[in-house]
Amino acid sequence: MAESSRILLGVNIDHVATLRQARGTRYPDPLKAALDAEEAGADGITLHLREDRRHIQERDVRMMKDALQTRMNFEMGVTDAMLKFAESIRPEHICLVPETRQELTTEGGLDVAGQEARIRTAVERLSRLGSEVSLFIDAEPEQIEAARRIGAPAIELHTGRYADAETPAKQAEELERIRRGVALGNELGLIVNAGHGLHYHNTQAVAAIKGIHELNIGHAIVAHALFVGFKQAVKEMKHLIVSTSRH
Ligand SMILES: CC(=O)[C@@H](O)[C@H](O)COP(=O)(O)O
Ligand SMILES: NCC(=O)COP(=O)(O)O
Repeated sequence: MAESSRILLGVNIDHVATLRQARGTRYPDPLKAALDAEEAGADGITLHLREDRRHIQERDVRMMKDALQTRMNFEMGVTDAMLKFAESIRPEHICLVPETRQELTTEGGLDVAGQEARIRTAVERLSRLGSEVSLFIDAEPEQIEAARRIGAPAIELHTGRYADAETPAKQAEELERIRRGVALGNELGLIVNAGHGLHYHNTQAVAAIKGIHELNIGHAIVAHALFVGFKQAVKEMKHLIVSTSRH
């Protein structure tokens, strides 16, 4: 099958910064991780500047923007401060995500259907930067249709419920929900990405779904890198995705 049909890999380097922030040191440097990831085959780098700055800092974003060889996928909450910061960075890709301070990680998708005017305004404002804007949403038809209505070119389906499923039956149910969401997104002409909670044992089933453009994976790659090194961890994930999605 043509190379262009393979799923792309976006490597999220948030949790390299988590380790750094644990002691307030200068190491490990998320920028080094990002450059290593690119050398190992990452198609893009994802990073999430959270309002509480628990991991990625503004300095990381600025340094990364000037140094990346591939492209930046900048994840942000829909706030005026973040919109202004994004305008100062002009990332190639921007993903709008929901954020609550107390959350351990992103728990659900952005509620586009419940706030269409607000999200439409943010998408239009960020698109004027030349950025490709995607919306991090649950694989629910009402959210996917709302994303299309407000003119977002891309969506990223939240795979957390699939990743966290406690039984094989529930995991299969969630995988089918993602499959249906990918099909609907493609039918509506959207670029469909996916991510959250994917690791070396649950990614292949998602990568086998036709119509996914890119998978964004971070936490599991950073964790595996502790034992095999960052480049090797990225190479293994990339191989896993490419070998699955080519069939
Ligand atoms: C939106 C998403 O699923 C992740 O990319 C996001 O970065 C999760 O936030 P943490 O990395 O802080 O868990
Ligand atoms: N948007 C998902 C992402 O960037 C990485 O999520 P995770 O693999 O760190 O859970």
